[in-house]
Amino acid sequence: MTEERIVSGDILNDEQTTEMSLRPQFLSQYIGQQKVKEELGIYILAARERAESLDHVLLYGPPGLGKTTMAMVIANEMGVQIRTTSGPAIEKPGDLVALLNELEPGDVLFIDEIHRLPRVAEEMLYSAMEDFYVDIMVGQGPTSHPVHFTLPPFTLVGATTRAGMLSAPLRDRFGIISHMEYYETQDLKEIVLRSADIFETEIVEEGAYEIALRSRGTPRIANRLLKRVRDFAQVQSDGIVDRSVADKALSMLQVDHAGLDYVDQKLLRTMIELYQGGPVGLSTIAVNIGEETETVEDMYEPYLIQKGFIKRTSRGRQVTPLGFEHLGYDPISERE
Ligand SMILES: Nc1ncnc2c1ncn2[C@@H]1O[C@H](COP(=O)(O)OP(=O)(O)OP(=O)(O)O)[C@@H](O)[C@H]1O
Ligand SMILES: [Mg+2]
Repeated sequence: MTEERIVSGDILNDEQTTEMSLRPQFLSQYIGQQKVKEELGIYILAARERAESLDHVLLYGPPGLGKTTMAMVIANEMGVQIRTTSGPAIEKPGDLVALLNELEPGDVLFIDEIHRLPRVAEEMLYSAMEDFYVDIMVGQGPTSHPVHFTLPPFTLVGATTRAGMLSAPLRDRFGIISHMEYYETQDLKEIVLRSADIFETEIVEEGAYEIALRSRGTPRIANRLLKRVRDFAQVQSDGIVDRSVADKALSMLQVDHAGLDYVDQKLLRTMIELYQGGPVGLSTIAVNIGEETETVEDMYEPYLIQKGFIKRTSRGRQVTPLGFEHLGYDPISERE
């Protein structure tokens, strides 16, 4: 990818600090994800009543939907400490042992991008998760021997954008598997209102709704757009975020009413103008818009499919009538 996309679900360079200040601390403040919240709420309550550690939790879903936030909420609700690391940060088994060694009974160990954990570390987790011990080989050659470490009961919270990339033995050791969904517009609106409150930005409901509509179901994007709109409101208007200011600012940023940016639009337009809407192969699309095939598959296509603008067929990707309409073309009746 050549430049940062404002509609990317991934965290951008300067967003770390803002995100911290915007994170809800408890389940009651966590907006949306009703199903995940209800389930976790019950398990947390049950574990607390039994004074036990919570079962291991796997959170999976696209970037920016609140997995890290949820891991912190779980620790807060359980009244325990959280230790945070990520798959790529653990290079050797010793790194993992060091973390496990610091855990107090009941603590949460949060491993982000858990699908990127090195094999040896992953295998060490099996016994740690199941029976709260690890065996470590100490010394080298003929004198090497295993040393048995007992661990306190703890809760592993793993986050991944791709549950399919997790090995079966690891996945099976999670008692609770929660799938995070894209957010409803109403929920995103609430998130925008809450964030505006934290930023001490004046906003009206319609303004928040307009931002929500264009945020691709993703709180991280909603918060990012809010920040840009806020700046626009301050400089170009009276500082109040209303529908018209939001619309002007987002149009200037080339984020359209459905949350598509210029790359998404270019992709659709290419399919329509060069291939009559398809079916056309993914790699052909990629070449035409100057992106890697994987980038198109991981970053552009999912949202376009979710919006119903394109669909997968056995012969490639095809623009739907809705997709034609969205860009102002006459919808061609669908050919199978
Ligand atoms: N339910 C929510 N209510 C309010 N704000 C939320 C909610 N979910 C996420 N956010 C906000 O969205 C931002 C991104 O959330 P978070 O970092 O938890 O996402 P993530 O799923 O861990 O992303 P990644 O896959 O990049 O790790 C944070 O600033 C957080 O405050
Ligand atoms: Mg995260």
